Amino acid sequence: MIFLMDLQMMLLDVVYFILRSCLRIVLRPRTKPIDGELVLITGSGGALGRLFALEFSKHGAEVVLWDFNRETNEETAKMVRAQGGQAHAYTVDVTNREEVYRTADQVRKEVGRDVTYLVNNAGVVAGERLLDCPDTMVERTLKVNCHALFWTVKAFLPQMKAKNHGHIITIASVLGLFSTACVEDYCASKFAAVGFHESLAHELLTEEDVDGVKTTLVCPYVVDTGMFDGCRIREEVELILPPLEPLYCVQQAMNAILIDQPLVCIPRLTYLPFLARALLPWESNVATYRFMGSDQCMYPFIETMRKKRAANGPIKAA
Ligand SMILES: NC(=O)C1=CN([C@@H]2O[C@H](COP(=O)(O)OP(=O)(O)OC[C@H]3O[C@@H](n4cnc5c(N)ncnc54)[C@H](OP(=O)(O)O)[C@@H]3O)[C@@H](O)[C@H]2O)C=CC1
Ligand SMILES: CC1=C(/C=C/C(C)=C/C=C/C(C)=C/C=O)C(C)(C)CCC1
Repeated sequence: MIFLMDLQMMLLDVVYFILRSCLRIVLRPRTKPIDGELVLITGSGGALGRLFALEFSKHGAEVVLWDFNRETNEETAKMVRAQGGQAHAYTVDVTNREEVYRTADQVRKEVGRDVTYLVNNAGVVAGERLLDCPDTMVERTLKVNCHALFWTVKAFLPQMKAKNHGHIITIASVLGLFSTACVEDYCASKFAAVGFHESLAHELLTEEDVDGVKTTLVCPYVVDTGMFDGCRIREEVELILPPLEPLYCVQQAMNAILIDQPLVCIPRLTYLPFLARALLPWESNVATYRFMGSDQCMYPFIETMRKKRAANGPIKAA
C-alpha cells in the first residue's frame, strides 16, 4: 500500500516537474539576487571566464579570479574594476592540488570571507588525433577539465555546507553529453566533468540540511572564443546551429544560475542529439552525424590547432 502511494506521489512529481520546466521556458521565473556574494571563477583570464566575471560583477557580486595566465587574469580584474566592481586576481594552476588548497586559504585570509559561488570554467583541449597526441597533452586535458573540479570543490564546499548557502557551477560542454571524432581527450574529460557534477548534485540533494547549496551544470555548443577555431558542420545545418556568441552563451548560463536551474544546454536545440544518443540505435546516430557533417567536424579544427602550435610553439603540460 505504502509502495503504491509512493509510486503515485513520484508520478505526480515527475509530471509536475515536466510541466514546470515547460512553463519556465515561456514564463521566466524571478532571478535570485547575488549582490554581496563572493564568486570564484577559474580560467578567468580566458574568453568565457572573463565574461562570467563581468556579468557576476554587474549583478553586484565580488569576484575572485583564478587563472594561471597572470597577464590575462589581471586584465580581467582591471575590466571588472573599470565597471565599478571588486575583483581579486590570483595566479593558480588548478591542476596542482596543494596550490589550490593553499590559495583557497589565502583567499579566505585576504578577502576575509568565504567563497559562496564557485564557477569551474578553466578548460583545455589537445586538438590532436588520438594516435598523434602526446601522452602529456592527454593528461593535461584530464587534469584541467576533470581532476581540478575535485580540488576546487573540496576546497570550497565545506564552508558552503557549514553555512547552508552556496552554488557550484560546472562549465562542461555538449561534448560531455554526446561525442564526435578526434576529441577523445576532451570528450573523456567533459563526460567525467558531467559525471562528477551530477553525482555531487545527487549527494547534496540527499543531505537535507544543505538544501541551500545549489548546483548548475552548463553544457554549451561551440562558442566563438577561438578554443575550437575551425570546427565546422555541414553548411546548411550550420545555418540553424551557428557557433554561439560568447556573450550570449554567458548570459544564457547566468539566467540558468540565477534561477537555480540544475542543467542548461546552450542552445536548447542541443538537447536533441543528447536525447537521440540515448534513444536511437548507434547506427542511426552515425547516419545523422554523416548527414550533418558532424562526424568529421573536428578535422579542420585539428588542422587549425596544428598551424597555431607551429606558430606559437608547443603547449606547456599541466
Ligand atoms: N569555446 C568553446 O567552444 C566551448 C568551451 N567550453 C568550455 O568553456 C570553458 C571556457 O572556455 P573558453 O573561454 O572558450 O576557453 P579559453 O581558452 O579562452 O579559457 C580557458 C582559460 O582557462 C585557463 N587555464 C587553462 N589551464 C589552466 C590551469 N591549469 N589553471 C588555471 N587556469 C587554466 C586558460 O589559461 P591560458 O590562456 O593560459 O591557457 C584560459 O585563460 C572551458 O571549460 C571550455 O571547455 C564549453 C563548450 C564550448
Ligand atoms: C556531434 C553532433 C553535432 C555537432 C556537434 C558539435 C560540432 C559540437 C561541438 C562542440 C564543442 C566544440 C564543444 C566544446 O566544448 C550536431 C550538429 C549538433 C548534430 C548531432 C551530433
